[in-house]
Amino acid sequence: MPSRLSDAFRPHPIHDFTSLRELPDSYAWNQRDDGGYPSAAGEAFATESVPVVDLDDPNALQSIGHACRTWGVFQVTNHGIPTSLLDMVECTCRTLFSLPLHQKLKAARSPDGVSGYGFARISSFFSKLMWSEGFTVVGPPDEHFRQLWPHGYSNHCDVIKEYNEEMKKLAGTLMRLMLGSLGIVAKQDIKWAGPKGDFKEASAALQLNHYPACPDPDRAMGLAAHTDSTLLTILFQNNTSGLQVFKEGVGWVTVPPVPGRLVINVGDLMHILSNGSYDSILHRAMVNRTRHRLSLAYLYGPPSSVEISPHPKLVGPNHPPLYRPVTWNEYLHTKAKHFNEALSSVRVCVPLNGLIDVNEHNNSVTVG
Ligand SMILES: C=C1C[C@]23C[C@@]1(O)CC[C@H]2[C@@]12CCC[C@@](C)(C(=O)O1)[C@H]2[C@@H]3C(=O)O
Ligand SMILES: O=C(O)CCC(=O)C(=O)O
Ligand SMILES: [Fe+2]
Repeated sequence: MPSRLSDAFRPHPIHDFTSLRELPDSYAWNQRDDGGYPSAAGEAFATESVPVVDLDDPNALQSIGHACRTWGVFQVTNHGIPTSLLDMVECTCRTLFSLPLHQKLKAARSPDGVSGYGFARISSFFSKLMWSEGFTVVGPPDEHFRQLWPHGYSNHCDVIKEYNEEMKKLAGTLMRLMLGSLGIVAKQDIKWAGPKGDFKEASAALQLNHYPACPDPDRAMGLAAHTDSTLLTILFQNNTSGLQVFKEGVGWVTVPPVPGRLVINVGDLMHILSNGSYDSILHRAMVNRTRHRLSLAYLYGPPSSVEISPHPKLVGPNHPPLYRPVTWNEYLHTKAKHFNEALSSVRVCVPLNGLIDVNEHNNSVTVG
């Protein structure tokens, strides 16, 4: 195992690809470059759509449980995040990615760091490059933001801090609902949830993604198919579509951006905690010919010292624990090494019903 996350990643060539008029071969993907997931039928004819849950609905807990069991992803409305805050964070994102490349590189992610500007970390697992750039915020963004905007960085810092605070509250609510529908009561059954069951000690990373308009979108890939390593991820997308989720038996389903909705992904650690009841969702981001796209992923997990394992309430003689205990940090290292095989690598037992999780599809990925 690499001692630092960055050791597992191959350096990415820095191109200012936003100015390219044609798609270079290094950015042109074939279907098999993305792990060979079945595609066309589902994309063209998918009649199913990702469930929408109104958090003000008294039946929200049941609806979320159903969505997590059948999809591993859902959208929420009435989530309590003010539209004005979403507008401001989108504006900060747009301003950041509009900076010239040399300026963004002043806040580049360092080889042994997590925060800062850079290209998709998962690039090292693919022979082709992704049509996107990103900025990761872990902890206060001040230092990096000062490098980006020597004058006037503090407004942008305030926006990110407020967004993180609001996201943390929403993530706590979602945890209580997702676990509640498994019969787990946060404040009684999860020690690290704290006496109020508000998951105050949780950790998180904020990932800002930018997908510039692309001269040949059908052959390009914004962000290749992956599951998040998290307990859950809260995704905000601007008004350009691009997010697709993979549903067994259906194929790739687009999650169109709808104002007021946020997308909630089940992550790998939730799959482990739920002892396989909830599958983490395989997803990817496609790009657009004329419109650039922005997304913000709030990646939410346990405090660093906490080991996540199948919850005792979900383990019994007919339900052996499927995974060994793992901290988020350990799992992130495993992910950096094994990518979409990470879950299998911490599995200790094959499910008794013989079902195989979605990540098994990626057995054919060429690790580059
Ligand atoms: C906490 C984290 C989750 C993440 C790796 C990271 O350290 C920060 C970025 C996250 C992200 C976003 C894009 C997809 C992903 C697989 C990646 O390469 O970076 C996730 C990581 C993850 O969930 O494993
Ligand atoms: O841009 C998107 O819609 C997806 C982003 C994503 O999956 C991520 O940041 O983990
Ligand atoms: Fe993701």
